[in-house]
Amino acid sequence: MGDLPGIVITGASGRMGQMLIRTVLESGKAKLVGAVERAGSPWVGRDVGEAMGGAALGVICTDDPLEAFAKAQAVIDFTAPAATVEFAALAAQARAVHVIGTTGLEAEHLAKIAAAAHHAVIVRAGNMSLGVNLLVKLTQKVAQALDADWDIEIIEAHHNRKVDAPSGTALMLGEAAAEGRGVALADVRDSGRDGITGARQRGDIGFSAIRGGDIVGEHDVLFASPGERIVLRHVATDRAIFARGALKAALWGQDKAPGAYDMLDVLGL
Ligand SMILES: NC(=O)c1ccc[n+]([C@@H]2O[C@H](COP(=O)([O-])OP(=O)(O)OC[C@H]3O[C@@H](n4cnc5c(N)ncnc54)[C@H](O)[C@@H]3O)[C@@H](O)[C@H]2O)c1
Ligand SMILES: O=C(O)C1=N[C@H](C(=O)O)CCC1
Repeated sequence: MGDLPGIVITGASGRMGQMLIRTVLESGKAKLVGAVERAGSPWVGRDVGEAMGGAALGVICTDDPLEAFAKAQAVIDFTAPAATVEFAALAAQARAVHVIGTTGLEAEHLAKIAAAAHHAVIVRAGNMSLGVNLLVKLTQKVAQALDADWDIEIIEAHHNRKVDAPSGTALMLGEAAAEGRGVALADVRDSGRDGITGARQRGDIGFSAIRGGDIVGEHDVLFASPGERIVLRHVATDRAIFARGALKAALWGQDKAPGAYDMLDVLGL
């Protein structure tokens, strides 16, 4: 147990935080050495095992990330953009691998994360599951094979607590489709249609977001042309798929040189 990489989970009380704690504990491949929550969270100062309704684990949740990261070989972070930027700098300072699952990151956040990746390993993906990362490759290939007579639309559905749209996964799929077409997504992205929008522009990549109930995450990539349609689909029914991918990334990163990586690197896709 002593030789296993030590992992800190940030956003420990969140939907993904709790799933990640369980995944690390059950893995036999890593040990939980810390848990971080925002200042003011009722979890701060509590044993995380007890906070999750079970036996004590001897890991006390803290709101001091630097103190927690100093003990870690990896930080797994599914929180919020401002927190993730702060954690990227602190994890780099501690030379810990930083696995980022947080979505909704804007250009200003991404620039700061890229700066931190000069000093430490950062693995970031809007979706850490094997299935979605395969779908990314398939989307790129199909888009490459078809011309702009085929309209590309990405339709995603998530639970009613999700705060960002389009989802990180939808943006990964959009990037893959744009890459397949040989265009920049920023030049062809069409999100949030409402009102008299005018007809669809040839070559655009459209995004639609559904929010409801407890949907874990569903993504369709639709290729529509006169007379036929292709739909590539991924359906997540259990958040464990994201947590397993994140732990795999944390372990994979242990012997890598500082830099920015994604799940395609981790999975060798
Ligand atoms: N990449 C993936 O595979 C994947 C999968 C699922 C969710 N996500 C993303 O992960 C993020 C979290 O999702 P969730 O459903 O767990 O949300 P959540 O709201 O349940 O959990 C987020 C947690 O982060 C904590 N947090 C916020 N700011 C913090 C700070 N400064 N310090 C410490 N903790 C802080 C919150 O208190 C909360 O407990 C979202 O961006 C979501 O889109 C990514
Ligand atoms: O529940 C979420 O939030 C999810 N976020 C990721 C995204 O934005 O794509 C992955 C799926 C679940």
